Amino acid sequence: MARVLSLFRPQPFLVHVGRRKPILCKMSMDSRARKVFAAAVEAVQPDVVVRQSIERREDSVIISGQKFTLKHNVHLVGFGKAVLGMAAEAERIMGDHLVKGVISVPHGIQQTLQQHGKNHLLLKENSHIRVMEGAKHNLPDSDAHNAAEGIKQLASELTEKDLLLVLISGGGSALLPAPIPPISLQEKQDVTRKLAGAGATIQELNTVRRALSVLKGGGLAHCAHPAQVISLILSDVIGDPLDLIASGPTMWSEVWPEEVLSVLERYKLLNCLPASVKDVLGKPMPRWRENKGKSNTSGRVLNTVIGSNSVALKWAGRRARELGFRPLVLAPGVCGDVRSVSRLYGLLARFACSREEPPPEIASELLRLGPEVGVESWDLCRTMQVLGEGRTEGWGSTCLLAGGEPTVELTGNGRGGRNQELALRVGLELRDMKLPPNGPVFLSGGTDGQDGPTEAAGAITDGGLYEEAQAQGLDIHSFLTNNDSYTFFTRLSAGQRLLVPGLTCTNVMDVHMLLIPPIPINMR
Ligand SMILES: Nc1ncnc2c1ncn2[C@@H]1O[C@H](COP(=O)(O)OP(=O)(O)OP(=O)(O)O)[C@@H](O)[C@H]1O
Ligand SMILES: O=C(O)[C@H](O)CO
Repeated sequence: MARVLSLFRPQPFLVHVGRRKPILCKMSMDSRARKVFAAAVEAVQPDVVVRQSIERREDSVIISGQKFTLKHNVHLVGFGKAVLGMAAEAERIMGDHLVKGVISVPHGIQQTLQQHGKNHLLLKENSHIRVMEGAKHNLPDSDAHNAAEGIKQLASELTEKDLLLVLISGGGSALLPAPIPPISLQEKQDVTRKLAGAGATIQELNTVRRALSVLKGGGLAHCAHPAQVISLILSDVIGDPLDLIASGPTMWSEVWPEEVLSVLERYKLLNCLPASVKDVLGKPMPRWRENKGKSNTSGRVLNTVIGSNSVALKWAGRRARELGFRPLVLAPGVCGDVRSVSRLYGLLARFACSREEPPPEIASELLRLGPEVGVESWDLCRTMQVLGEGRTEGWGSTCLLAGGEPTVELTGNGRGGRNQELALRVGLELRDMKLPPNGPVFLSGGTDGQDGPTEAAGAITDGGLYEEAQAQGLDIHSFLTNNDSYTFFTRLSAGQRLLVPGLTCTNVMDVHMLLIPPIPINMR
């Protein structure tokens, strides 16, 4: 392992990692973890990301370095869980240049925002934007279908003098259902529900959705041609792929029926496909390109990611530094089964807290685990190198940050979510490593504020979790077997370890945080 690490030494990327002396901070690790998480969420608030991405200059705007002239020609459409707040800010910036808009947002969101006092994320009373709520339980329904029709209609009426601002965030696919005829909404819903239920990834799911939709895979940009299209995208997919976030309605993508059929075959759905779906997939080209006589639209489309997990991690790191930690970002794309992911953090904690040089088996196991959890060897080696230097040079506390979206294989029928289950499992890993008291603290939280079907975003754990649970008569393993992490954390110490930020109005996947205290002298 020493040889592997030596390949990465010295590297310029280490310069930005502060080598400051430990700052004395009286606040508990738990409170600081919560503050760092709050900073991550704050950085990707819908109004904040829109404000940062549009620079208004008299009668023009600068977006992604390009200038667009405003002539009372701005139209706005949007779909996704964070879109209401994005639209409210976009309308404030565009002023009376914004003439018309339609957005498709989750059922009940306006009332929820009002109840939470988040009025700044609501449209003004005399807004030119029509808000359409739908997609109950994140499934495309007739309300979302009507909204998609309204959006399509608006886009189709535009001319080359118009500018269409498209606001996109996670959940956008379900909020923009426009099945290609003769596929019915019900048929499309069945296919996507079966795929999701069978464990298809978001990449697989959206590959299929794109092939069955008029507006996805670039269809919306095509409808809006020849207008100038500008898409502002809040990413909830690992790697920020423009063609997959909300199924890429303004990102032209080729549909390969073979690819779509192979996804359907993988999940054993080929034999139960409705005739309409087979019919559509039997045609060689994307349907929205046929019979329209429209030329290539790509020159008139600007797609720009304005918020992502990386942005959230960056700002979390800044806050961590203010709170006395040395921030260190592992990666923004951690995925895979929560068991493997919990092992990852357990090993990293052990590596960081080992006496003297950590045993080489830890590094080897970490490198073996990398591909399973979506972390490159390069990122693991860099992280181990920095953690190693922290140990030998006595840098004080470290805040290791990562993001992504692990998965849970559901075997029980309890209440929980992937963040709470991950935190629980990491708590067990930390215990097994027999780390010193006041050792590492782990936090996992969904940036949308809701972890699975629960009121919590996640939880905070440490190596003392097991004893704490035992003392209160709670058997961690049976809660885990039943995927009942929320019930566990609710009962444990009156819910003190739960992370409950409430509705955050944004979503850039999850944030993971391992707070590593300075290693006591007697351990070295
Ligand atoms: N009891 C449970 N224990 C652990 N995980 C669960 C449980 N119930 C559901 N989940 C997991 O929660 C996930 C769905 O939760 P959530 O609604 O937070 O999803 P999401 O991916 O964040 O949605 P989106 O990003 O579209 O808002 C699924 O991955 C599912 O496996
Ligand atoms: O809407 C969707 O397709 C998912 O949230 C991924 O962006």
